[in-house]
Amino acid sequence: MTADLSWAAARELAASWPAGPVVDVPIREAVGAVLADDVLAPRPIPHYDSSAMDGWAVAGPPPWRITEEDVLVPGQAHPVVTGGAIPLGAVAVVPLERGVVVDGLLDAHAPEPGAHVRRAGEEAPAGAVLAAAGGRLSPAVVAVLAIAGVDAVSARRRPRVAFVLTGDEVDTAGLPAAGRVRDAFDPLLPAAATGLGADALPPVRVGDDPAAIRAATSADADVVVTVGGTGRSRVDRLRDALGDAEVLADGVAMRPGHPALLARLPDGRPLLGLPGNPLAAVAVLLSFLPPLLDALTGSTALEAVEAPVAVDLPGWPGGTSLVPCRWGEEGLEPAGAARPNMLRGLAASDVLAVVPPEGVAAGETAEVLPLPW
Ligand SMILES: Nc1nc2c(c(=O)[nH]1)N[C@H]1C(S)=C(S)[C@@H](COP(=O)(O)OP(=O)(O)OC[C@H]3O[C@@H](n4cnc5c(N)ncnc54)[C@H](O)[C@@H]3O)O[C@H]1N2
Ligand code: MOO
Repeated sequence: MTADLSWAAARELAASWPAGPVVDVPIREAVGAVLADDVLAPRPIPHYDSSAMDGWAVAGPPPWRITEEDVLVPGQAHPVVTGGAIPLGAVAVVPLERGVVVDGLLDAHAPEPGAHVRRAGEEAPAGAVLAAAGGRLSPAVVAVLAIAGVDAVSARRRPRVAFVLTGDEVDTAGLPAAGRVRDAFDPLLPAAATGLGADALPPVRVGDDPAAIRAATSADADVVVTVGGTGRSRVDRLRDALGDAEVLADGVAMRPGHPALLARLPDGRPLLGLPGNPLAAVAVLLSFLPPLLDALTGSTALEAVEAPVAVDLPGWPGGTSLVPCRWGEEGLEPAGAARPNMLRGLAASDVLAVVPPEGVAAGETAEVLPLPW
C-alpha cells in the first residue's frame, strides 16, 4: 500500500492498469471502442467513378447524342444521377441545368475534363490506414469505416463504469433538513464518465453499510467508482468494505481530493474511491478515470493540454491543486466558489487547471483537464 502518492504518480499508476480483452465489435456498436489494429481500406474509396451532379455523362466535344449505352464513344451522352456510376469512356458530367436537349441531341458548353466526376480512389487508395490502432473511434471515423464496407473491427469496447454512492445522509428529492444533503452525483458523475469515453451504469445507493458497499462492487462493470466514505470517521466505511482488495493508493497529494483511493479488487478490476465532497469527487474522477480508461482500452493517451492563465494561480505546498477555471479574454481565470464542498465554481468553469506546488504566474501556462460535458 502506498500513502500520499503525488498526483502525477497516481495518474501513472492508473495508466499502468492491464488492458482488457480484444473482441470483434460490430460496426454499429463501435463508437467509443478503441482499435487493437489499424483498419485499412479494403479497396479504393470511393470504389467507382461517379457523378457529382444530376445530368449527363459525356464523351468528346458537344453536341452529344443521348444514349443508354454503358460504354461511350466521343459524341455520346448518358443520363446520370448524383452518385450514379458513370459509363466507361465518359470524361465529364454536364449538369441538367446547363444542357439543352433537342431531338435527342444534347448541347452545352464543352466541360473541363473531369468536371463533376468523382474518381474512384480520390478519397483514399486501397490499403490506406483509415483508423490507427489505439484510436478511440469517433462517430465520424466509424462512418468512414462503414463507407469503406467494414462490418466489424478488432477492438476493446468502451469500459462500463459502476457508481456506488455511499452516505446515509443523502436525500434525492426536496429540501433536506440540517445535517442532510441533496444528492449531487446522480446528474454529474455518469454524464462525466460518458463524456470521458465510458458507459456508465445507473448509480447504486448503498448508504454507509460496508456489506452493501462490498456487494455493490460486484456490479457487472470494468471499473467500480465509489463515492464518499473515504474518511476515517465511524461512518466512513469504504475501507471496511474493501475486504480483500489491494489498496494501491490511499491518499493522493492533491487538493481537493486528497482522500482519493485506488484499489485492485480481488478479481483484478480497478476500484476508484472518490471523496464525498462534490468538487473533490469531480477532481479525483477527472484525474484518474481518463488514464484508467486509456489503459483498459489500450488507447493512445492524448497529449496534455496547456493553456495560458490570466491571473496568478497560487500553489499548495503539499501537492497539486485542481482549480475550476473559465476562459477569459487573457486566458484562464479562477471561477471562484471552489471549496471542496461547493459546485458553483465548477458549474461556471470550462476546465480544471492543474496547479503545481509553486503556483502558476499570470502569463504562464498551466496544464488543464477539460470538463467532459
Ligand atoms: N478529520 C478529518 N476529516 C476530514 C478529512 C481529514 O483528512 N481528516 N478530510 C476531509 C476531506 S478533504 C474530504 S473530501 C472528506 C472526505 O469525506 P468522505 O469521502 O468520507 O465522504 P463523506 O464523509 O461520506 O462525505 C463528505 C461530504 O460529502 C457530502 N456528500 C456525500 N455524498 C454526497 C452526495 N451524493 N451529494 C452531495 N454531497 C454528498 C457529505 O454530505 C459530506 O458533506 O472528509 C473531510 N474530513
Ligand atoms: O477531498 Mo477534500 O475535498 O480535499 O476536501
